[in-house]
Amino acid sequence: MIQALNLTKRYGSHLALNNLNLQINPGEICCLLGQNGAGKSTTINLFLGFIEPTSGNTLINGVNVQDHPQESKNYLAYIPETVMLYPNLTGIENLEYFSSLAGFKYSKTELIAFLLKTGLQEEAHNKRLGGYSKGMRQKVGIAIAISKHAKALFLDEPTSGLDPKASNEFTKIIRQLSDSGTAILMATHDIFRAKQVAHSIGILRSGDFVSQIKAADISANELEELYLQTV
Ligand SMILES: Nc1ncnc2c1ncn2[C@@H]1O[C@H](COP(=O)(O)OP(=O)(O)OP(=O)(O)O)[C@@H](O)[C@H]1O
Repeated sequence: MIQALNLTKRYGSHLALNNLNLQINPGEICCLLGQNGAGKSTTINLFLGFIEPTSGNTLINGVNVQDHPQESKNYLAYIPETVMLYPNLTGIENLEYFSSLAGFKYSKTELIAFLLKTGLQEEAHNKRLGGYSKGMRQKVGIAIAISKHAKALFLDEPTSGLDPKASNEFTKIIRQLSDSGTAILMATHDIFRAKQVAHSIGILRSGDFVSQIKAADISANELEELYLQTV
């Protein structure tokens, strides 16, 4: 489970995030929409423990990130806009390395199975990551999340720069991950993908969480209209 409790972040006099309360249950995907500077990355960075809140807390799987930063990291995985792994290692070597950092030791067959689950074609497994496309690198990122049995997954604009087919594949994999019980928070500018993948959608405006909607209750066109009226 992912929880934000009265979460506020100020940079000097600038209020980047204002008293956010949010709960994402196991198996749920929440997409965060908002204009540039609305506070989406700030929210994710607070969950990851990259920055300290001015007040309030973030919890991952019931563990307070601010009080137990190391323990909270055992339960989460993060896929940034650009997945930065080791370019000189192959896909399978990256997966082996990062899953071992999380305390898991897998056989080659198991590592291959994780990569295949994400749709990364077998001929790429033993090629260096430096030659991968963005979509392929993200698949390795997802395989790492699966191999860590992450309870919470954070994604920051994961589909920006992906072609429509890769973006579609990506959202299907994310949905499969949520079906297996992962709680997912995804910041995005892609209203169409948000509607397609999310269970709930939140809109941030200048640090204020102004709307939260069930994705099933709204069409993509209505969501776009609401977004434009809100921001
Ligand atoms: N280290 C920092 N110091 C000062 N202000 C910051 C810092 N990081 C972010 N901000 C400010 O906090 C606000 C929220 O930024 P944030 O990066 O969370 O927005 P965002 O919604 O992720 O935007 P984008 O869509 O452009 O990624 C912005 O006004 C930004 O300028």
